[in-house]
Amino acid sequence: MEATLLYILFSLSFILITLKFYYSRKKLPPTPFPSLPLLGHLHLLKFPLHRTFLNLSRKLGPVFSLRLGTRVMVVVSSPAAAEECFTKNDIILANRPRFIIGKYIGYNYTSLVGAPYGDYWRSLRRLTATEIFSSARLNSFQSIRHDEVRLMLENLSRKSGHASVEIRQLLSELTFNNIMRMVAGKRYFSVGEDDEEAEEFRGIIKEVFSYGGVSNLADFFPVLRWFDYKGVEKNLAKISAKMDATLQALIDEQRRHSDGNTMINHLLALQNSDPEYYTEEIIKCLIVTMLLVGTDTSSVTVEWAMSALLNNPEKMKKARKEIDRVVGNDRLLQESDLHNLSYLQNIISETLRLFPAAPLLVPHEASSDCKIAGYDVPRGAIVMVNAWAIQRDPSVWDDPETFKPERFQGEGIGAPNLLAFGMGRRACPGSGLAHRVVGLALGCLIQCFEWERVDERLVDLSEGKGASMPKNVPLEAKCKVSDVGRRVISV
Ligand code: HEM
Repeated sequence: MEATLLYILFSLSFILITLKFYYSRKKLPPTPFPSLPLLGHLHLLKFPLHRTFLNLSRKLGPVFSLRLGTRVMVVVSSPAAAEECFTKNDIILANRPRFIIGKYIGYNYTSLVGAPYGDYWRSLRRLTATEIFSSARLNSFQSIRHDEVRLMLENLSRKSGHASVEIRQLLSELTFNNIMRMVAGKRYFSVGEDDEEAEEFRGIIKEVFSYGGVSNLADFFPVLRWFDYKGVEKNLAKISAKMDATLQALIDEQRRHSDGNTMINHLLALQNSDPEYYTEEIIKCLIVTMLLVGTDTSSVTVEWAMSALLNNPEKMKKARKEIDRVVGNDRLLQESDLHNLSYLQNIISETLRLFPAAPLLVPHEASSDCKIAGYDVPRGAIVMVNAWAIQRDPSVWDDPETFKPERFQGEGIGAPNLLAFGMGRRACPGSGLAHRVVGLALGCLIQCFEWERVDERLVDLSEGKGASMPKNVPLEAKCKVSDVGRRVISV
């Protein structure tokens, strides 16, 4: 045991001396003082990270670096430096760090989110652009979204009129069922009835979510992996095996019903023509990616938007007026109306500006040495872009802390100066789907219900823990079915 400990200390010292020698010859971005032996700046990583990074950037400047164990992290917090990352350095920074979770949950770094930049990732991006995210494919799944939103409204109408309602669970069910129906043609949350298989699947996904974020020390101290510190890998391997078996069962079931319009069926048809490329692994990995990145991101965005609107009732009123004018008062808002609802779109842009569901985007990794804002960024550095801070930067945004959808007037869907979906090659491929789901759900909630805060106090807008920046306190509000709502949903 003593010999192992000596060996570990020797290896770490060697790595640190090599790093020190290397960096002394480079103009690295400024770094906080002090950096603790071995730990470096790990002790500074307090949640929420985007706020910690903003405070550090106020002292150190818009590009600074941290040493986290054996790794270097560069944090970018200005619009100009972020643009440099995704234009001049876009290819170099299109890589992802290999965190342990990617091995077990991302099928050995083959998921669309975690795969290294290269031919494999490019072909996956192309495949998903046509088979999942194209307008034609999204249109073909439109009835699912309408159906799920209608079910959410009916469910909410049964709760309305009570002292207060919570919408977080309903929104999670909406986005989860929407993806599950697109993927496999079945709902996993239902109103009233529930089954064991769905319960088990939800449990697995919840476990997987709990391992997200920067929570694993061994990612920064690879030596800890030699003895599986805290048994993280053993646990992840167990979860991964359970998840894999469940996903395989979904695929097998779809194989028996090969005539449906589901993502699995489309991928299985491709597998028939090219089994070498469209392996079961790729299909399972795509399913789990869709569920992990395509559900919470959209549901938290609707919850933030509703919270901001409850604190700004005149803006809620303005949105309802627009909906009544465009949609009329005898039918439910549909996806095809979204293009004509510019104020609703502005509300979504403003929500994504103030409350981006990926406040630090997804970590990037430099595949070779590069320069950002004149500083040397070494190969292998993790690069984080603080979109949350950039979107509140007073040098770019007028009155940045205020919720003002009007600032996006005339910019249409997906305002160009927002970073919430990232930029460049690794930007979010699901933004089109997200806009449809968020727009439809939010628009229908405004159309069909009268909303009010529980009391005069403003809705709390602090952010809680979690990869997708959920609200710290779930939104509670009073709601009553509106006149239009009574006409268009079965109450
Ligand atoms: C409001 C909702 C959403 C937000 C704010 C969001 C934001 C983001 C961001 C910031 C990134 C990383 C960009 C970067 O690396 O710099 C990302 C990546 C990604 N998103 Fe989204 N996203 C949302 C919804 C969705 C949905 C609905 C899906 C699919 C069902 C999706 C699929 C993905 C995938 C697959 C990636 C990885 C892309 C790659 O690495 O090549 N996202 N998203």
